[in-house]
Formats: sequence, structure tokens, C-alpha cells
Amino acid sequence: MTTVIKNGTIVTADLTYKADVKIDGGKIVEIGPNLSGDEVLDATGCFIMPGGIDPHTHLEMPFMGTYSSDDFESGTRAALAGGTTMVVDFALPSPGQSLLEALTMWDNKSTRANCDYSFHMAITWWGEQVFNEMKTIVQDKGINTFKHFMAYKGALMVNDDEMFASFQRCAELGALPLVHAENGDVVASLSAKLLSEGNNGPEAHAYSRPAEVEGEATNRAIMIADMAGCPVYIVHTSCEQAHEAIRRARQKGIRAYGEPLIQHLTLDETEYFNKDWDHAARRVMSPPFRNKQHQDSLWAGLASGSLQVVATDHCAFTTAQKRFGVGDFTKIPNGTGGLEDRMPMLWTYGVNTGRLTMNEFVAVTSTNIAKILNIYPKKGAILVGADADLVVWDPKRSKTISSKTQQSAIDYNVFEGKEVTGLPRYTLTRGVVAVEEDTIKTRSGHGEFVRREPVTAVSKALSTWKEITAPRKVERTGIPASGV
Ligand SMILES: NC(=O)NCCC(=O)O
Ligand SMILES: [Zn+2]
Ligand SMILES: [Zn+2]
Repeated sequence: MTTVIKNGTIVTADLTYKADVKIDGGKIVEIGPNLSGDEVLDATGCFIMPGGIDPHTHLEMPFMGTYSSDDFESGTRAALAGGTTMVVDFALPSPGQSLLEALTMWDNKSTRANCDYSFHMAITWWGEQVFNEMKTIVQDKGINTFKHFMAYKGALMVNDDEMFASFQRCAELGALPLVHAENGDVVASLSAKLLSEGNNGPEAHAYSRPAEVEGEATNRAIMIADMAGCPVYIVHTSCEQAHEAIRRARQKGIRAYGEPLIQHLTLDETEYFNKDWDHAARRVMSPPFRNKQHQDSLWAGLASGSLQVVATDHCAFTTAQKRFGVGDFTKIPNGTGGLEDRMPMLWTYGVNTGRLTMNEFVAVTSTNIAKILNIYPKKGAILVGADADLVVWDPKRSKTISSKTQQSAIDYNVFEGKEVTGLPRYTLTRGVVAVEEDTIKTRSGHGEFVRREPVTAVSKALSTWKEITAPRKVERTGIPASGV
């Protein structure tokens, strides 16, 4: 059966034009005027865009003594409801655990996914086994990204020597390291001091993670990657200090990428000063929300290209779970939701305000990350042969965000009450209509794992340059006798 999307305007990362899109077998098979098919979807007044890709989610993640509450079913349903057609989650081995064993656990969780997905593998410890398994992960399992946490001391955190060793391995394998960049030692020390002074509420979470903590770690991660000869991707870039480190590195020709979250772009630190403990705790995440100056910096980075991707870090905990931290902010599970809201919020606060063009919107929600992860143009493109992961975007549809109508399993929404204008009329996952306005027709199990091959153009260029500029022994004749 063929499907044709008619009467719309195609918007990609670099083009805007009127054409119909024909789909067969889950792929785009034709783009042009006056196409016909068995099923017709009307896109009058709408933009046809590549479906969003969210490269940063934590679905059913074991963390801080509990599990994040959205699993692959509710999480990907939320994604599709908001126009996102692919998520990339993190397989997290416990310290000492085999990477392959962790991957099997995540494979089992993802069987109920409603849209396509992939995994990043986390490096939470270091040893010969990890070194060896990284090759299998890349070459056999189709995963070309490894995540490193510089924070969460005593749990997920890795030290500089471990990071350098892992980054060098990434360079050999054509893989991309991802980094959660916060100085975990300083955070641990500031947290202990705040608690000892009786500062135990959710606002102390923000005090314990000032922008300098992130800026220092971002710069360190980039320098370590440069020495290892690999590109680096900094997740949840939240402040000017971290953005500045990325910007400066890029100006020097270093391949560093930055990923602001929709939460950091649109919500600020005043949330933590709310008198309602639950309100503040629900917004506890790392890095914390910042002030308006930091937000302006992030928006400017997206427009100018020094930051490339907008993600969510969707890691949703219920109010009851957040209350584990009453009396001790370090026990509040870190994380917020956003999968359903990323695209409408970014359109509303980005495109509708003139901070982003429509093409920049597509670039930062889909195409740039597809290229970085080496899945373009299968994903992130409207081209013949690409997967028909598409969103028919109605720029006039509005709603007020509310936890009462959301797909996420949790009992609140950090964007509660925000008015958004710009919503999907249809979301298609590999050609199947999963969302038609307010009607959700998702199919659990429809989602497929997306393999990502190693050696992206960037990795190859960097390893070539590293080899050319590698230290070489100077061969000498007539070496004088030892002076002893
Ligand atoms: N970001 C956050 O607070 N929670 C999820 C885990 C992480 O990405 O650090
Ligand atoms: Zn993180
Ligand atoms: Zn995360």
C-alpha cells in the first residue's frame, strides 16, 4: 500500500519547497507534484519535515536507587505525539559489568518501542574487558558512540585517565565519545558543604553545580579528546562557560559538538526558588536550570552553529520518587521529562520568535544529529530512499501543555501551562501514521533498532591528521658516547 502526503510544503535543513511525498514499504519513494497513492494525507497549510530525533533519553533507567518512570512504550509514545520519530537511549553497565550484558538488558527493555531507536554505550569503569568489548559493540552491535560521566562520583563517574584511555579506543574504532561534563569532585565537595550548613532543599542542588563546574569539565573533556585524536560530543550543554569552551575549540578546528536541552533553553533557575518543595524538586536535573544570560547564549549558539542539537535528556521521575530527597537534596533523583514537548516548545520559543529559521529548526532537531551519528540520510532527510519518518507540522495548531493530557507516565510536566503553537497534524514512523492530531495510534513493538556504522567522515579525518602529525623518533648518526 502506498501513502501520499499532499498539498504541503517540504522543509528540510537546507530547502523549503512545495511538493508531495509518496511512501511505500516504509520508505520515501517519490517526491514531486501531483502524486497519487492508495492513502492520502492532507498537508494543506502544513510543513512536511523529517521526524525529530532525540539523541538523549533515559527510559526505564536504573538511577539513584530507583528506575525512571517512562519505559520504551510510554517514552516513544510521548515522542511520536510530539513529532519525534527516533530516540537514542543509553545502555548503562554497572561498574564491573560487561558491556555486552548491559546491552542485552537494554535490548530486552526496548522490545515495546513504538518508534525506531538506537543506543549509546556508557563507559562506567575501565579495564581490559571494556577495552576489548568496545570493539564488539562497534563492529558487531552497530553502536558508534560511548558515553562518559564526569559527574556522579562514586556511581557512574570516570576519571581523566579512564576517559583518555576510552577516547583513544574510540579514535581507533571510529567511534564518538559523549560526555556529561561536570566536575564530579567539586560537586561532591560543594554538596557536602551545603548539607553540613543545613542547606538541604532542592535549590541547593543548583548551588552545588555552578556554571564553572560545567565549563571546567567541558574544556577538560574537549582537550582530552583532542589529545586522543577523536571528536567529542558534550551532552546537555547548559551554560555560557560550557558553550564558550565548545565555541573556542571549534574556532581552533577541533570537532566538538554541543547539545542544549529544550529545558535549559526555556526554563530558568527561578524554578528552584519556588516555595513548593515538590515544584522545585520536580525540576532537579543535572546540570540545573540557569539564568537568562545563559539561555541567550544557548539560543545564539544554535543560530550561529556553535551548538548543533536540541535534545531532552528525558529521564522522568514521579513526585513520589522525587520525595526520596526530602531533607537531603542529593537524594532527589536527577532528571526531567520533555520528549513530547521538545518540538512544540522549540518551534514556539524558537521559530515563532525569530530566534531560529524553520530550516535551522529541522537541522537542530533532526538532520545534524543524524549526520553526527552516521545515520543520514536514512534518518533526518526527506530524500528518495530515506525512511519515511516524517512529521506533518501544523504551524497554527495550539495547545496548553498539561500533565492531564500528556503521554508520559509521570504525574506532572515541567512545562505545565505553557502555550505552544505549532504541533503535528500527522506523525509517521517508517510510513505508518502513529499520530493524527490528538488521536494516538502507536503500535508497541513497531520500533526497530537502528544500526550505526563506525568511521564517520570526521573520525577518519581526525585519525588521518593524528597519524600525519604523530611524534616520530629522530634517527641520528654519530651519536656521542654517553657522558658517564
Ligand atoms: N540529567 C539528569 O539529571 N538525569 C539523567 C542522567 C544524566 O544525563 O545525567
Ligand atoms: Zn547527564
Ligand atoms: Zn542524560
